Amino acid sequence: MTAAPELLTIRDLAISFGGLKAVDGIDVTVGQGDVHALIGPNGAGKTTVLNCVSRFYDAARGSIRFGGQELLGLKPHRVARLGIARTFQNLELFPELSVLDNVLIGRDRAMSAGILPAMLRLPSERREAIRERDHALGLIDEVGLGGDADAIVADLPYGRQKLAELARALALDPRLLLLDEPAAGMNQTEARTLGDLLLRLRDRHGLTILLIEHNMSLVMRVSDRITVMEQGRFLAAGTPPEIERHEAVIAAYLGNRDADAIPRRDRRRLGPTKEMAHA
Ligand SMILES: Nc1ncnc2c1ncn2[C@@H]1O[C@H](COP(=O)(O)OP(=O)(O)OP(=O)(O)O)[C@@H](O)[C@H]1O
Repeated sequence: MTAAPELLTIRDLAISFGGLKAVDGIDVTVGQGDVHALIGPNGAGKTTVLNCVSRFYDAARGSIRFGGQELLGLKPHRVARLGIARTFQNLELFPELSVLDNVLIGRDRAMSAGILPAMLRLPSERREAIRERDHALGLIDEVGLGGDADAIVADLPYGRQKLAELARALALDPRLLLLDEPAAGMNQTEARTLGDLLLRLRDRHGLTILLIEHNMSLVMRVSDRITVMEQGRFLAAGTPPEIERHEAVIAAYLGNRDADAIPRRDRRRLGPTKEMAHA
């Protein structure tokens, strides 16, 4: 159990695609204000869990409660309005628009009337639109993209596009941020900077973060708790020190080609390397 009060409680979640049990009775408990990592080898079902929380997928059974409210049965836009925002493994930005426009669109979805129509209307509404623009620029600055607000997303390197997606998710004023492999394509220095940023954003915005990530250095450094999945099933949950000593977790990673994706330094932290085993 987590020490913080529960914000997201997933119980016995299951979903199949054809004969494949992609998620097979998973429990995840995310404490309010925690950074909680969901890890596991490729194909373990991590993104599918996030897709069930976002309501992109319909679960076959189980329960997902957010702040006490059952999410299963809600439409995806209702989930967003409750304060759940996400980023995607494959970016879901408008590549032909600027960073600022992408963030404003995220913001627009968070507001009941929408700010884009407001730009065309009364002076008071225009003032509101200017406030929103300033807010969006502040978020862009906060994720480290200050100089790129007017840049077209498609022209930015992949790592900076991921930051733009993070700013857009923040524009929804979420309580819970779901991040799918935010450090993918980043080197260790960039990933470290991202880790610092995530902790800063969590503290400043009062966020809870559910993070899918293969970069174990990042996971071990920023997570309060970790849930490990393997082949759709729950494998372990605990603090980073508990997880890196967990024998079943070590076996799951080292028994899978995915172990090769774990940096040598982290493989050592998660158990003996293949080389050591053969020595
Ligand atoms: N829409 C879908 N239709 C069919 N199969 C799917 C679908 N979505 C996921 N799957 C399958 O479900 C399993 C779990 O996939 P998922 O993407 O959740 O894994 P993951 O743990 O996020 O993997 P990775 O770390 O590689 O992103 C995989 O075998 C995948 O091929």
